[in-house]
Amino acid sequence: MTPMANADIRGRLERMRHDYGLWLGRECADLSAQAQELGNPILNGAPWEPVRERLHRIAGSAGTFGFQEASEICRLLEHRLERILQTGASGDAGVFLRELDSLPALVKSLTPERLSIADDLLHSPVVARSPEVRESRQPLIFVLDDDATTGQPLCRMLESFHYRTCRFSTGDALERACREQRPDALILDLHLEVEDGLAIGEAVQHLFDEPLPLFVTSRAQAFEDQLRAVRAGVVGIISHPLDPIRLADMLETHLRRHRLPPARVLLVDDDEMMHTYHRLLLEEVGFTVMTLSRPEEILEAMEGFAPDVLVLDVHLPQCSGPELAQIVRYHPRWLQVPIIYLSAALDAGAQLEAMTKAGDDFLTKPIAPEALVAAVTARARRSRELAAALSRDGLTGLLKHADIKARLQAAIAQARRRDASLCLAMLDIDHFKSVNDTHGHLAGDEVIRALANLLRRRLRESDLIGRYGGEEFLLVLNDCESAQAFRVLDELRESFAALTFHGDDRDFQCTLSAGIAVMAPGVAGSDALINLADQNLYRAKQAGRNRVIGARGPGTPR
Ligand SMILES: Nc1nc2c(ncn2[C@@H]2O[C@H](COP(=O)(O)OP(=O)(O)OP(=O)(O)O)[C@@H](O)[C@H]2O)c(=O)[nH]1
Repeated sequence: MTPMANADIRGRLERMRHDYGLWLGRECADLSAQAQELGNPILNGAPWEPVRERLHRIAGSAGTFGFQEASEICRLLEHRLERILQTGASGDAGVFLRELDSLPALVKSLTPERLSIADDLLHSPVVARSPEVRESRQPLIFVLDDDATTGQPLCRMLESFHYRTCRFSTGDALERACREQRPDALILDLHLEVEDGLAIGEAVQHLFDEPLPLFVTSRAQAFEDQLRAVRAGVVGIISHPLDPIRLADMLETHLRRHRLPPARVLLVDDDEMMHTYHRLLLEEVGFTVMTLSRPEEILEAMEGFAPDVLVLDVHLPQCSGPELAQIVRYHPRWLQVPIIYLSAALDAGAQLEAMTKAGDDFLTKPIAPEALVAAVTARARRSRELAAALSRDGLTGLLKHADIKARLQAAIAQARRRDASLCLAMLDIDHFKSVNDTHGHLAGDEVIRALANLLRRRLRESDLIGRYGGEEFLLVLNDCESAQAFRVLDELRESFAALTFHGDDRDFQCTLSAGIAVMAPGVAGSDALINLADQNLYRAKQAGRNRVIGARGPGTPR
């Protein structure tokens, strides 16, 4: 978000607080007049329920805007009224009416407390803002490992995942290099021969204003080592023997976090003033926020907005927050979206009930802005990490079948909205059964992984790559015309054919075939596009394999 946009949001937040103060004065005067009109006795039933609701609303919202005392007074009045309504204690009714009568004057006399936490937050957002411009270069990873037998394979592995690497054997050499150039991440061996890897990592961190993502490699998983790692600010531990997929996942999670689009938060609250205020707070620190005041629109909103976090008011018209949460949880697609309740209820029982129904967190209004932002940030991060972990295929780290299909659907919808081009390609390794039969299943796995790495390296970050089946891959090429898609696929085909694999007894090579489909007005949806790509792949196989067919018409036979 630009400084201008932040200033704009800050201004709007200030105006909201000011407007809330004006509204509060009017609301209290109105409320008092309504109560005097109803007069004594206070009887349980319809006429007094709106008064209780209005008190409840002020109690829940005033603190958020800096009128803490007004919130507390109204909460007391609300509880007093509830008691009178339940017990019919007419003696208390007179006191209650007198207190309500003096409420407008009392509120007028209160100076709004400044929201000191909110102001701090507004001037130094707690969430690091993403760099606006995505770096297109390959990320640079510094590795500190004095043992070539572990350091070198690690670097090779990283390079196969399109990272650039530099290995150092001593802390001095690493520090010199860091003074010249900031890497994108640092991987340290926890058990260097003579030096303390973690201490070096901490020392190097001091060279940079913004901390580097710090990883360590370790042969053992001792608790003490992990505790030291946590205290040194390490973001991930990579254990030997190295698992390339886990390594790539870990790096991608941390290095790409800044490049991900902002996390999406859906706020459901019938109080427009409250949800606007919370929306502005969250937008100010970089979230994309959608607000909803009608619970019955929740599923439609989830579908269209696909939130990373759902924030629900507990008291909603028509149904309660926990009921709404349970409706959301009926749908497997939204099972992993964290749900945070926001409520003015101080009742521990209601909170427990809400949490046992469905929900992950309960925040009580008025909530300090930094607490709201921290809770939403933590939940959004976990939600994304979980979604990424669940959607990745174990062998290749690519998107799984269902996920690439879902992402294709979204990509098609977006391309249509933007009037952009899109191509789909289906790839299949030729005679793969005989690769397994001749060289063994492990060698076969290596081939699949190599193709996955090649695709990751060669395609743009905006493209999507999925493992569609065993040795079948689906590529979604965004903003790509048919001729360009053909060129890219044919280059991939050539690069793959040039790779040499090592079997038990001898080296071998593989080829692939591909079918392309172009999004066009006649091709209705994702299934039709997949079928078209599949038909073209079949034609490529029929025509002798090791070729690309589609888009441009029949491919160039080889
Ligand atoms: N090593 C390994 N093999 C797999 C994996 N998934 C699927 N396969 C194998 O891939 C082979 C696919 O064979 P087929 O579908 O008959 O096709 P093909 O031999 O590739 O022949 P064409 O596609 O006609 O060129 C089967 O033998 C599967 O067992 C995997 O994860 N690892």
